[in-house]
Amino acid sequence: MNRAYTLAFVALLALLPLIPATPEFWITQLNYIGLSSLVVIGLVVLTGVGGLTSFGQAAFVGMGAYTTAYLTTALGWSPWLTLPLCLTVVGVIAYGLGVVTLRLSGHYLPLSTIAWGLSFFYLFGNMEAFGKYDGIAGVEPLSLFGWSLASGRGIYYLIWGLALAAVWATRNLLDSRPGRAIRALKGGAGMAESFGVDTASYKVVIFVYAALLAGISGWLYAHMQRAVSPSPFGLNYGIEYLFMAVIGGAGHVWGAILGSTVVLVLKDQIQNWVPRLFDTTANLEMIVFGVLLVVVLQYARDGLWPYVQRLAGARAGRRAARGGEEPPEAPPLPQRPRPTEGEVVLEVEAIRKEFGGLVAVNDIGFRVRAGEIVGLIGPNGAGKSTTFNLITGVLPATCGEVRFLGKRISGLSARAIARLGVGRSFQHVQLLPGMSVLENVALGAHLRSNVGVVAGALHSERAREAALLHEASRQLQRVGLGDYLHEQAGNLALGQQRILEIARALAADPVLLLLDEPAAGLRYKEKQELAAVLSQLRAEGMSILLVEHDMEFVMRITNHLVVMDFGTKLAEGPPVEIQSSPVVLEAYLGGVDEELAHG
Ligand SMILES: Nc1ncnc2c1ncn2[C@@H]1O[C@H](COP(=O)(O)OP(=O)(O)OP(=O)(O)O)[C@@H](O)[C@H]1O
Repeated sequence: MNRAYTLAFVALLALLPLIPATPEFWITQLNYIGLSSLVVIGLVVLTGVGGLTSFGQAAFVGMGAYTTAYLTTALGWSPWLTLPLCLTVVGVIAYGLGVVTLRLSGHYLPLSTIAWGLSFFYLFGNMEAFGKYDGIAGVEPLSLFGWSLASGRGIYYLIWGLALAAVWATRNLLDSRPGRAIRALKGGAGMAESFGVDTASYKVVIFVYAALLAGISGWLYAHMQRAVSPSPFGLNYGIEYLFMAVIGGAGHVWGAILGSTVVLVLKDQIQNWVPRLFDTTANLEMIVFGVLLVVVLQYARDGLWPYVQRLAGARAGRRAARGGEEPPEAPPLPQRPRPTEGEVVLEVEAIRKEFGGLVAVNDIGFRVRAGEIVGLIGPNGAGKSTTFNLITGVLPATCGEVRFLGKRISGLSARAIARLGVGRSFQHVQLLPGMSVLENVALGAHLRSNVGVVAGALHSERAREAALLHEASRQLQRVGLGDYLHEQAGNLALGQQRILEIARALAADPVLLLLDEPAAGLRYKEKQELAAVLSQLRAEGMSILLVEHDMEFVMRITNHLVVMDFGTKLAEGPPVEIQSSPVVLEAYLGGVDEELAHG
């Protein structure tokens, strides 16, 4: 939503309760929408952005509500004192649940959220201290500086102040260093790990973040309702929150408010109209929501928010607007020390990988020195990509050793190897297509900054964020993509996407660059430009190991070649020698290879 619309929306929200003609019912309804929005904003981050489906958010609302209800009624605590305690209780429980359940993949994770969602519902209903199924009544209303928030109009500003603060913080978070990592969780986790992103921790972080927002909603709910009972924290409410997220647009923060509004208004209208039309008081809203969900998933997978954006002519949301400016000048990021020219950077020694009975890499060994481009070539299925994956820690080696700058790296995780200064590109381009070119490259520099979730959410990381974006922009200029900083990465041609991957790897400030088929899909001119970029990097002292099928390209730019076939090393040496090696010509394609011989 652009700035003018945001201001108009906030002004409308602020004015509504001040207008005496505004019906009390509207205020009550808006209060419920605000409370739901808080929960759904968390779900947008968790499910829409992070790809982790939870049916159990209502349980966290319940934890917040019961904690404050119990402490204020049984122990006489001030409601304001209970807020940090509510957040602690919810945060600790969410952390515990997250650490255990987020390891589950596929449908096991949503199933587990249903399981613990139900468990908490029954726990609330069976605890003596919580009044069993009757719940806790007589919860004290909130008051602020002597001003009572007992009425709907009184607590309205607090609810919406917190809901809008959550929108602001969440949008900040998603636009920051940790936010880029979070946006990589769905569909780019393996790639992100190769740039040092601890995806397992970020999953727990967004799980706790979503739970805390639900906990705040529960705290507010208890003091608004002045009573709590288990029913609003059951599984059906967990499902309803998910409805709201999907209908509003699970990937859009403002979609949380839209989804909550649509679902709650619709629910109310259905409850009004069904008895009049059908002479029944049955809860038909779930059926209507089910149908609505099917229609939305069929015709508007991204929910209703993108339609609202289009209607408002505000297609370019804030993220794009923010990216629309040139990244400001910023001091350069620190660089790691470089090895001296000729120093051995990578040593691969008798490395082996077996997939069951198949020996994909058979005791391969070679070296890469600083300021050298080494090509790993061989026919399809020779084991080149597997060798890459062994070096970068994506696959564990069956045996053998890889050393980087003299340090053994075999056995380390992809993340740990990236941290040491190994950057890579992928055989099949792995970008985040919905993110800008600049943001994709900034993800490559993840390890060069230490901005955390709190700084990201509060947007107190401006200087550090500027330095990251400036570095990303510098790397994009370096590889010739300076005109595309703000383009969506998915809109680039395949060749440009490959170059973007190189810029992203460079943003990590690597000592060794591993490029998997960088010239695949590039046009002749683009290949020439790529060769110029790689030669320039070599001149700057970078070590490069590349897998490539384009022999002309390989022969032109490499210093040294390693030829593989059926997992074994067939030959190695300077390109001219390899080009005329009868054993290579014979084995490479089962005879004289024109391309190799004349490349
Ligand atoms: N995860 C895996 N499980 C089982 N076999 C695998 C796996 N990954 C690769 N292989 C097999 O290992 C062999 C080497 O594959 P690899 O992808 O490393 O070859 P490549 O030289 O990179 O081929 P290309 O040039 O076609 O990419 C192939 O026979 C392949 O089928």
